[in-house]
Amino acid sequence: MTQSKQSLGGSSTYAPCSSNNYGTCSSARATATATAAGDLSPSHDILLNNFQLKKKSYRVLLHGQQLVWERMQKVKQSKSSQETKAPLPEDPPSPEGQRGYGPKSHILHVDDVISVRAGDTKIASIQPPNPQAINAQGEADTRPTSQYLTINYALRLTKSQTDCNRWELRRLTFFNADPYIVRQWDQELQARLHQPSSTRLRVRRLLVFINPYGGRKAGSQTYERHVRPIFQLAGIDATCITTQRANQVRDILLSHDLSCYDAVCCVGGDGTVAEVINGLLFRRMRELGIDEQRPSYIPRPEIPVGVIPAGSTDTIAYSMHGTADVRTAAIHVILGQHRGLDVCSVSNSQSLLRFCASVLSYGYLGDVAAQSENYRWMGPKRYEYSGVKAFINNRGYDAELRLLEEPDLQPTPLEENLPQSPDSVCSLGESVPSICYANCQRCSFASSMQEQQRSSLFVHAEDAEVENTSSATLEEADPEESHLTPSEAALLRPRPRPDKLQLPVGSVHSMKSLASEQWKVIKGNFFMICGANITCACARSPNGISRYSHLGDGCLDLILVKKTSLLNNVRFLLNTAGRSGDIRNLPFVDVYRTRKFQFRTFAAANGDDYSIAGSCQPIAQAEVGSSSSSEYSSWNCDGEVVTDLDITMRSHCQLIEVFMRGPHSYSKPLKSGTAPSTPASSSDNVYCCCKD
Ligand SMILES: Nc1ncnc2c1ncn2[C@@H]1O[C@H](COP(=O)(O)OP(=O)(O)OP(=O)(O)O)[C@@H](O)[C@H]1O
Repeated sequence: MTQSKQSLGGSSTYAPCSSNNYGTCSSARATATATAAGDLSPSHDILLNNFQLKKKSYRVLLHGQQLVWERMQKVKQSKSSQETKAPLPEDPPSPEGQRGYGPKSHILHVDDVISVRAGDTKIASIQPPNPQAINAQGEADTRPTSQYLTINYALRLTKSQTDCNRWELRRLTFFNADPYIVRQWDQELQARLHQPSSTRLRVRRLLVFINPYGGRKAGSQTYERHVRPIFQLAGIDATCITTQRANQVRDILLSHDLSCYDAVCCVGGDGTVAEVINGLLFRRMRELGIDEQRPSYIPRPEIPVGVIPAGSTDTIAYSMHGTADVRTAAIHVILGQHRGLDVCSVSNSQSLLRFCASVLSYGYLGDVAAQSENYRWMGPKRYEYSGVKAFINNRGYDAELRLLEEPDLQPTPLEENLPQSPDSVCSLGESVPSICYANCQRCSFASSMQEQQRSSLFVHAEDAEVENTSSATLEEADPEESHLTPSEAALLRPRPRPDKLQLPVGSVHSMKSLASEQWKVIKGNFFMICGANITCACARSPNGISRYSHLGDGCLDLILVKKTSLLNNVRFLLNTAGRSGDIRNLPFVDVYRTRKFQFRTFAAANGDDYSIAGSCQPIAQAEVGSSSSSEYSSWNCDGEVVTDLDITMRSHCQLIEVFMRGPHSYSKPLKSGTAPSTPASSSDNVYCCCKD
């Protein structure tokens, strides 16, 4: 492939370059000669051209997954006194190991690009692409007459300390007089945009469920106003279903053909997300012929899920994105980066009841869920009203809990010395528990452990041992491998013992005392018992009830709040509400990290043959108002009421793929004039202020 075009008084170069250093590429551009591209893959090619952006000349570089543009300076030539344009001076030396760009360079990672479109006019290039016009490779038909190239991208707003997780849309429109160059750039960008990746899926066909009933009953308006335009911008072909009743999402997912969709998305609160997750998981079990009542294992659905908040609390969306901002959630769906989210199974002694994505609570929050449905007409305020009522009436609930405490994962000394970015502060096994952020080490480690298990399926098949947890409701059993994919079959395997564990290549982690697993039995009188799968953060409780829960480490945090005094209950609630509080510091709160716990009332634990007709039902059908003053509470499972009293909750590591990057921690933006280094990942800050 050879390209040599003159444009805008500058030169055009299409150069293959294996170097990671921008300086090397600068010398390539200085020669300004056309270079024949060999058989290198597109990701190793470099495109370098001059473009106009807002009538100013820019030198624009496409290198790997990065788009860099820098303003051309006017240089006066002393002899002829003629003005010519030249690129900015050479880059300042960058710290060792980091790729540096010029101080005035703007960098955009292709992961953050939403769409690219060429057009004969600026307006034409700005118009959203028609999904039908996009061919199988996702490339829009580019006529060689187009001189404008518009790049729509997303930018995380990093300036605010309290809100550094919001993303916004931005647009760049480049102009070049030569349509062949524009077409070349369009094709290259499209190719990189749609390059297959194991952690990113650019969705084309999406099934969207809208709950018009949750929160302020504004799900449909939220979608039309904020979400649809963003999906259109990305050229997504969205099929929308507005729900007519509770549990409809689940029923549709169980019965309909989903093969024509790349992903499922829901616009609603936690209850709607839970319906989607339950629908997909039960659907997968049916597909594989697994007994839904007593499944031998829980298979992974193949389709990823997008979560757009339009409920009352939206703790799942908030915990995933660090914000309940609707546009941010929609942007995460179209950018397509996904991570595995833990899901917990909730079962009684007879069968699996349902799956829980956020929190399973008994006591105070169980009472709130049971009572609040009576006051749905109040909107989100119903939680405040029932919260006060349940708080005053809470006399404590007797219970016995059994759990397997999860040992910490310890970093080796080598690992401890590694420099860490602000977003990877969650290291493994620290004395202060880690917080789950984007690029979380603990979740990546759990993911690599799973990969390890999958590969060990074939290497050490004969070593498989059945985990002997005698009282577990869901026992892991040998897979019926005949009808399973290798990855599904691998999930059936028990966790390898430490002496057999081969850590993934490149991993320096080690594990501590996995062998010393012992059941811990705790009896007491509790104000509240919570099994938290995620932090359960929301706008009112930005740290969440379980600040240190991770999105995908395969563990849940069991929070036991003992019944003491009313004042202590107030302290607990205040602690969960603020940004600085930490419930672990409260003497009447115990937090255990575990993969599974069992709950029984005292009566059941003492072997009395009582039975309370347990059921799992939506709030609307629950018997409300009776539990707060009784001996027993009910369970609040993702906002739904579960009335069973013999409960086992078990975490399943990264069972569902969800479009998210994880929340970010606030890091100060670089001072102006400081050269930005190449973002390590696209979710790092991108210092760009060019808004077309
Ligand atoms: N059209 C409908 N009519 C009545 N109920 C519905 C309808 N569509 C969905 N539902 C049910 O509404 C319940 C509440 O929805 P959702 O959880 O999304 O909102 P929310 O309770 O206000 O938010 P959050 O759970 O975040 O506090 C869900 O259990 C869902 O099954």
